[in-house]
Amino acid sequence: MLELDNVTKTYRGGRRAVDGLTLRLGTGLLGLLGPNGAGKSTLMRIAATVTRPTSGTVRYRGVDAVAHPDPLRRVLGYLPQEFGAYPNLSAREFLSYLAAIRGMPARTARARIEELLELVNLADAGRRPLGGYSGGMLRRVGIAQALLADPRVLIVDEPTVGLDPEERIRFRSLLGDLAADRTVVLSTHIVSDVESVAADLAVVVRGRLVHRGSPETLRQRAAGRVWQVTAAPQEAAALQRRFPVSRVVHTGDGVRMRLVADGPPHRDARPCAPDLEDAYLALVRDAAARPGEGERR
Ligand SMILES: Nc1ncnc2c1ncn2[C@@H]1O[C@H](COP(=O)(O)OP(=O)(O)OP(=O)(O)O)[C@@H](O)[C@H]1O
Repeated sequence: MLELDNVTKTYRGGRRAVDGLTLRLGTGLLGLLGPNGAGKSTLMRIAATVTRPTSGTVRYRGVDAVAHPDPLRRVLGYLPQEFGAYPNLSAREFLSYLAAIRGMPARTARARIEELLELVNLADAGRRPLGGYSGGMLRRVGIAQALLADPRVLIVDEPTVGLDPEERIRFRSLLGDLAADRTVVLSTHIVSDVESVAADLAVVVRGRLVHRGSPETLRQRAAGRVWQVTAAPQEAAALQRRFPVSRVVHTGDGVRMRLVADGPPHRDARPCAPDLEDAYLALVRDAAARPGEGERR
């Protein structure tokens, strides 16, 4: 059990990236959603013990992970958002190097590295220097290094950036499998990254937790507020300025949109059942408009 309690992080210069946030993590996959700049990476770095909170506590199995990070670090796999690798090493060499630092016996490491390269689809490229890898390939090396020591707590920050659609699906299902018996946190600003795999979602806006619960409870928050409208281009542009819009399709009849509004936004508006994308958009807009809301939760 990893517990972040009332965590705040204020960077030098006064920027408060995380603001009194409490998050308790058990077995399973938590999807951490939030727009760019919401504070997800800062929160992930705090949970991964590479950034110290300005205030608040982080506990792993009851032990203060700020004062005593080692018990958490021993069981942690972390894929940071900016994952730099060593351009002259091959993927195999890089992973062997990390395994040696972790004190893994060479034979165990060799077997594990082959297994992981297979898993992330890099078995063939594993002898080439990382300097020649594409962004997506480097991301996959990052995923492999996070899984090296079979971590009990796995924290992955925007892991699908640079992956092609097939790799995304593959990676999501891998995380889903891993979460069966460990804690996995996946941070992203892309709803579809978490939609099919996370039964538990946390939404962060401006450093505050504005929702925690199942995708269903998030969807319910937008019930009665999602509308489909087909309008002429000029009218559509005006609607887009006034309301959060989750989809736009240009058709022969005009512009078909899904948008979020408290009442019918247009004479031809038809109510729709909210999907996760609509509900997330509505929540982010509401929370951004009412910056004090997170504090009252
Ligand atoms: N080292 C730092 N020094 C100063 N400000 C920082 C630092 N790191 C992040 N910030 C600021 O803190 C805020 C939250 O950033 P953070 O990277 O945690 O958000 P995020 O949700 O992960 O966004 P993104 O997905 O765009 O990285 C942003 O305004 C960012 O500019």
